[in-house]
Amino acid sequence: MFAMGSAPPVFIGAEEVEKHLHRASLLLPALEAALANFSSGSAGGVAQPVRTVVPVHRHGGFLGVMPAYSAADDALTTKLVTFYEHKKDSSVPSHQATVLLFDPRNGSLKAVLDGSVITAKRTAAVSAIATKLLMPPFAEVLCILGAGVQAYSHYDIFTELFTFKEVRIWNRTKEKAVKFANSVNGPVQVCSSAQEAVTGADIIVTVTMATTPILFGDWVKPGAHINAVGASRPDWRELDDELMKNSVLFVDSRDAALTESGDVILSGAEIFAELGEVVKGTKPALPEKTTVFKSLGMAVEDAVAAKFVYDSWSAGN
Ligand SMILES: NC(=O)C1=CN([C@@H]2O[C@H](COP(=O)(O)OP(=O)(O)OC[C@H]3O[C@@H](n4cnc5c(N)ncnc54)[C@H](O)[C@@H]3O)[C@@H](O)[C@H]2O)C=CC1
Ligand SMILES: O=C(O)C1=NCCCC1
Repeated sequence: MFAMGSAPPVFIGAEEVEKHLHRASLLLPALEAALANFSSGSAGGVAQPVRTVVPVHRHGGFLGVMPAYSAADDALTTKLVTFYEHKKDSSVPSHQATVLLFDPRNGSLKAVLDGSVITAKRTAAVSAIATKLLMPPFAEVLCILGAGVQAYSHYDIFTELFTFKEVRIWNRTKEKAVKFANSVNGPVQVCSSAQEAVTGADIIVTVTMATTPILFGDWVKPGAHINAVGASRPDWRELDDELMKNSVLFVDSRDAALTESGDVILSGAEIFAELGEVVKGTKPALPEKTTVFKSLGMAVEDAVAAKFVYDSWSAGN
């Protein structure tokens, strides 16, 4: 099955990935470089098509295929990710992922890695990069809408990198928000409504499976920064039109946002810049304005994260 002379691929499961990537912040330098390279066109050496998403109509799910090559990292991967809107079995996570890592010199498969930990951590790390650049000065209140996997990874890196006077959480089912507040290492205020959670917040993270708006421009403090992480289908929303139109809009990928993001497509909001352009300094950050970073997730982020884990694993760290 494997070419003569090439070793069989290794399997790096979730526990091992977690061990090598115990803090999402370990990825920050590689992700910043990858975002800048992605937004530099062919000169940046990133090859990454907009992902293919196959709907699994009968079961309310989707399969995403996310290939990328980053020349700067010499990393060649594809992630396969499933996400299910209506979970039939709540013991199964809504998102499950696997990353295949290839040897770019000859195409041999080197490793199969659990992709769920990578997805959680690289997404939160990219939101942290956006926040560092776009948040208002003296941000004191963090608000997280949603209490699933991404809520935990965002909480971890945000409280590692920034100092808050108050962290608030809201979830559609309050029990999950209470569980979140009781599980994390630090005080968290559980809010009974999204509006209560958002009012006066300086930084807002939306990490829900909502398909209609849960965050309204009317509630948002002028100058706040929003990381909009959910709603990755062209007919799904987390943010209302008012917020989308009255904020300065940053995206990870223009092509992806105009293909996949209901918040962008249906609101008709104008994209101001890709995050990579701000990292490079070719577009300003405008932290004094109300800013939205619409994150859809990019394959190159998985490529650099998988390479990081594989290199650490190979070095026996
Ligand atoms: N931008 C990116 O790179 C990535 C984005 N995502 C997206 O982030 C979001 C969160 O992902 P996970 O935390 O892994 O999911 P999860 O299933 O672990 O958590 C989702 C949360 O949303 C809540 N929820 C479900 N339906 C809702 C609704 N209709 N209205 C309001 N809340 C609702 C659930 O109670 C749960 O707390 C999803 O939309 C996911 O697709 C996930 C991975 C990467
Ligand atoms: O980037 C990812 O990985 C995902 N993005 C949107 C939803 C599915 C997973």
